[in-house]
Amino acid sequence: MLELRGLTKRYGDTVAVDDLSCAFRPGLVTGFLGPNGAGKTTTMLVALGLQRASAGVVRVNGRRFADLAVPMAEVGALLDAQAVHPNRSGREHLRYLAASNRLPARRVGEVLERVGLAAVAGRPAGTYSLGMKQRLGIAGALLGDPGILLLDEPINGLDPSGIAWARTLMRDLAGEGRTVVLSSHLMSEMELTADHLVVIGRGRLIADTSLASFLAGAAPSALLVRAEGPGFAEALRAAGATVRPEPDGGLAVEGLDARAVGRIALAERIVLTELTPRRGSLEEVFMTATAGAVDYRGGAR
Ligand SMILES: Nc1ncnc2c1ncn2[C@@H]1O[C@H](COP(=O)(O)OP(=O)(O)OP(=O)(O)O)[C@@H](O)[C@H]1O
Repeated sequence: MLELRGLTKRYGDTVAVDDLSCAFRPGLVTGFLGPNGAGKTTTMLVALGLQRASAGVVRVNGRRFADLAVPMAEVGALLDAQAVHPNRSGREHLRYLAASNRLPARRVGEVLERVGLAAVAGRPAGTYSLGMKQRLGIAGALLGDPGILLLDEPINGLDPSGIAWARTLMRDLAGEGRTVVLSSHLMSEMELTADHLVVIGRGRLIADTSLASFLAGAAPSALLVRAEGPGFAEALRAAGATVRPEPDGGLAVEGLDARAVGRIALAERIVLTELTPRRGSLEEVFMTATAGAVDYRGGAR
C-alpha cells in the first residue's frame, strides 16, 4: 500500500503537486493519469525519496521511504528506461543494481527470464531497442521482488506483442497481491489494464475511483443501432429518443434502452442488424474530466 497525505511539492513558484491525498492499493493495477505537467512524475519521485516533499507525507507500507531498510525490496520503479549505461550489458546493469541495493544476485537471472530478455542479457544495453530498454527497466523494478511497483510510461516503445505482454505482466503482478501503479498517456491500453484510476490535474486530485465507475459516471449511454428498411429513426424519435445518424450508416440512439428499441423494431416490422450499447471511451471521459486542467494545448489553425 502506498499512501499520500496532503502531499505538496513546489519548485520555486510552480506547485507541481498540490495537497494530494490518495492511496494505491494492493491487488490492483491503478492507472495514475493526468495531462502533461499534472505532477505524476513528481509524485513518483517524492514517493521514491528522490525529491523532498514541500509538505505532507508519503507512506510506503505504513513507513516513510527514509525508514525502509531495503527500499527496492518494498517499492520498485521504472522512471526512465533510457537511464542505462550503454556499454554495460543488461545483465551487468542488473547485477550492479542488485549489488548496490543489497539484493541477492540470483534475482538477476529470475527477472531477466520474467521480462523475456535472458537471450540478449549479454549484449550492451546501448544496442537495445526502446522496447528492450523498457523491459530492462521493468526488470530493474522487479529486482527486489517488491510489493509496490511504480511504472512511469512502461509501454512506451513496445510493439503490439510487447504491449500485450506488458498488460499480462501488470495483471499478473496485481494478481500476486502487489500494488501496481501505472502512469501512461495511452488511454486505450489503460482501459484494458487498469482496475482503478487516480486522475490528477495541475497537481490536484480529480478522481480516485474504479475504472468502471469512472467510465460509467461521465459517459453518455448510447446505443448503436442498424436496421434494414426506412423510417426507423422517425419511429425512435416518436418514442422520445434522440437519434443521430452515424457516418457509417448506423444510428446513435439516446434515451431508450435496448429492449425498447427492439420492441419498436418489432412493432414497425423492421429487421435490426445491430444493437450495441456504446459507452464513452476512457480517452473521451478523461478529456472531459481533465479539460479544466490542461496546461499545454495545440492552437486551432
Ligand atoms: N525539476 C523541476 N524544476 C522545476 N519545475 C519542475 C521540475 N520538475 C517538474 N517541474 C514542473 O512541475 C510540474 C509537474 O511536472 P511533472 O513532470 O511531475 O508532470 P507529469 O504529470 O509527470 O507530466 P508528463 O505527463 O508531461 O510527464 C510541471 O509544471 C513541470 O514543469
